[in-house]
Amino acid sequence: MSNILVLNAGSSNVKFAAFRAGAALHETARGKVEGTGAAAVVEQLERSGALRDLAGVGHRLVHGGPRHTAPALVTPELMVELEELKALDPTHLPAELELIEAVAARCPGVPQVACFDTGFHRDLPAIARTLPIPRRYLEQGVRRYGFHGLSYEYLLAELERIAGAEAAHGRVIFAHLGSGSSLAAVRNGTCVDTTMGFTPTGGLVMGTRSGDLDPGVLVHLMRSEGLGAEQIDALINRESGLRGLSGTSSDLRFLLANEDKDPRAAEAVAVYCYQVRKWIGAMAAALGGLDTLVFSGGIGENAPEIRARICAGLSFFGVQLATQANAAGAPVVSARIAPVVVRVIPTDEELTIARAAQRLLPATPPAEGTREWSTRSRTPC
Ligand SMILES: Nc1ncnc2c1ncn2[C@@H]1O[C@H](COP(=O)(O)OP(=O)(O)O)[C@@H](O)[C@H]1O
Ligand SMILES: CC(=O)OP(=O)(O)O
Ligand SMILES: [Mg+2]
Repeated sequence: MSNILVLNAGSSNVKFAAFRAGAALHETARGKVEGTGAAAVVEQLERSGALRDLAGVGHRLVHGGPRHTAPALVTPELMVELEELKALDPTHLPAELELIEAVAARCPGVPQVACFDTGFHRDLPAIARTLPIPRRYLEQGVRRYGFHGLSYEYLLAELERIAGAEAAHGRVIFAHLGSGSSLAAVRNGTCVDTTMGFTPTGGLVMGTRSGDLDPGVLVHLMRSEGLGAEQIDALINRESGLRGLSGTSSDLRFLLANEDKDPRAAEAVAVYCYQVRKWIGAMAAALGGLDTLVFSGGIGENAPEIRARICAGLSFFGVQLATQANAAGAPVVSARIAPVVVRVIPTDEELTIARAAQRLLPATPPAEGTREWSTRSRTPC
């Protein structure tokens, strides 16, 4: 019982990583399973040997609602609560919960740990957390939660390891730019504001998500086209963003390759860069200035052209890239003389989850009759 398996279920794929538990976690495997259901994913993991000798399984859960801010062992009670949150994030949570159930069915008695993307933002100040709607909704938990927290937790720890405690406790903006994109403004190691809101649909324009819209747009479409909740959900989560604007793809690499011949691709990329730049300005205002800007995620780590376009309009508050270092994807991509240090740090949500799972697992051996999820009798993994 020495392995920890981590499952990070996204909207169109499941990323997995396996670690040997011990004083230091040792990664033994990593990969991605594209667009299949939970049962098929577990089947594939079993064939690859990833379910052998498991001490536990850690999961990314995008939404923890108002109650779940720290990693927790999965219990039947927790599953009931999470089922109720499913509607808040139809692009992630249903697939994540199905995976927990599929693992429980295949590996009964193996403890599972839920790690919440919202946890990193638990101390958001009221002024950043509050949405200006009638108070009765705030009391029901309708507020800004913030997401990508497992990535931000890793990046903050990495920033401290690489650049020291002073940098990590300064005024930092983390830019997680991937299929889903968000920014987090962090000061003294605490998140003071973030772009995503009540759901991961909010904030920046993304691959298929709209990001913030004037809410009046939705009312207009409901009235003029008779759209219902499911259609609005599909519109803002799967048909908008880069995909909606370009009419071709949600994949930024594809759009960059086609922007010379396709004006709609060019416009989609331009809107993306403009919005990230604008939101960096907003996050810097929330921080009262800026010491460090960190790029991460598939786009932030791999697209120097996009980093350059985002930063091009930010020299007025001290952000200036070094052209060669940026093109090479160096760890520091800012000019030596620039007041703001700009870094590229590859993120690792899976390692954050494995660390949390390892912290919780030893205290809870998978004994008979405990209340860990699933007591169905099958061959233990
Ligand atoms: N070399 C690259 N140049 C530009 N964009 C890239 C590159 N590599 C990855 N991307 C973009 O990163 C995005 C996916 O980011 P990622 O963090 O892997 O997403 P996910 O949220 O699915 O984990 C896609 O838009 C993809 O086109
Ligand atoms: C929270 C979120 O948007 O996640 P992802 O970027 O993996 O879709
Ligand atoms: Mg992701």
